[in-house]
Amino acid sequence: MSPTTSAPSRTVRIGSRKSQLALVQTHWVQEQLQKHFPEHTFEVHTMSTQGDIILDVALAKIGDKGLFTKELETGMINNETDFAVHSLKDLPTNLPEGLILGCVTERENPADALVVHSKHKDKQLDTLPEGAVIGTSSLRRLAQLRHHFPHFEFKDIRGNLNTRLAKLDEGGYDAIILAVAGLERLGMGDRIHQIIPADISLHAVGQGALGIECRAGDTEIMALIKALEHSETAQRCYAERAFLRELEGGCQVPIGVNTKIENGQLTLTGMVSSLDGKRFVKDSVSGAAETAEMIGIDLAHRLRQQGASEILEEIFVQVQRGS
Ligand SMILES: NCc1[nH]cc(CCC(=O)O)c1CC(=O)O
Repeated sequence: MSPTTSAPSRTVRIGSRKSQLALVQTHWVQEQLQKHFPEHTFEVHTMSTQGDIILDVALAKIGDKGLFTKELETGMINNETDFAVHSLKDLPTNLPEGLILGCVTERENPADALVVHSKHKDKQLDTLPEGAVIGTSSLRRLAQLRHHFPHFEFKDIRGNLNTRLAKLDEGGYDAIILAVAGLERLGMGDRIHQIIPADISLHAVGQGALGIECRAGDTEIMALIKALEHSETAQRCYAERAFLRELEGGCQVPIGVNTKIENGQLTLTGMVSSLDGKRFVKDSVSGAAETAEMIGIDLAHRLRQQGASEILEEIFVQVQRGS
């Protein structure tokens, strides 16, 4: 084999969480980069994050400022690893000094999925019985489903995908809500019973895409990871992340989005909801895809004018109280 570039070969260290989903995602990145740059060696270094360790507390109460990312970031800052692979939706919109989002990969279906207990195989969201127990740990999913289906009961569920599916199968829930992308990546797409349409539930910011984070000054690493960037996904996710950042929705709040790009025009739809799903603001903004971040900021301002600030303020107080 002849080298494809004159760059000296090096060992590139990739930081990853240890969960099955994280490893599938990281190994995909490793494999793609190894193909693009056969002269280098890409190795995976796994770490546990706070989010992997604290499993008995509702996510909304811990707050999610870097819950699944902080230890990986420390690894890069201490030069123990060169970049980290995240589910983009777990990556806070404000990164620690010295680190940047260097690459956004092509997105899978960003929607949420309904996964039902086997006794409800013939049911859909709108035919599940009154009082059906729906498992989710996401305030976004909770608020939007409550808004449309106030007759369900909602119960927190934590743990990795396998743990959550086991809790469902054991009968603790009638149905649970999970990301389509996670199930597909783990080869469990057959558990998807219904893809929840955007008019019922908007997805999380960055859902379905991977974000690769690296040191801001490391131009060599930045050049490598850019090979995996998918520009359309990146523009959509930059709009979504700017929207979330502008709303200061960094801690877990019911904020959902949807994006599309058609003929170079990016349309961002976003919503902010109260926890009970009763107060709800939703709007859309379109513009040139190159102005993705401005579109996100513009939509955040519009929703604030429509009452989002009061809703977010109220949730902040409720979550602190633990209600
Ligand atoms: N913190 C949970 C998490 N982070 C990323 C995914 C799914 C994959 C993705 O959205 O990229 C999930 C599981 C879920 O929401 O069901």
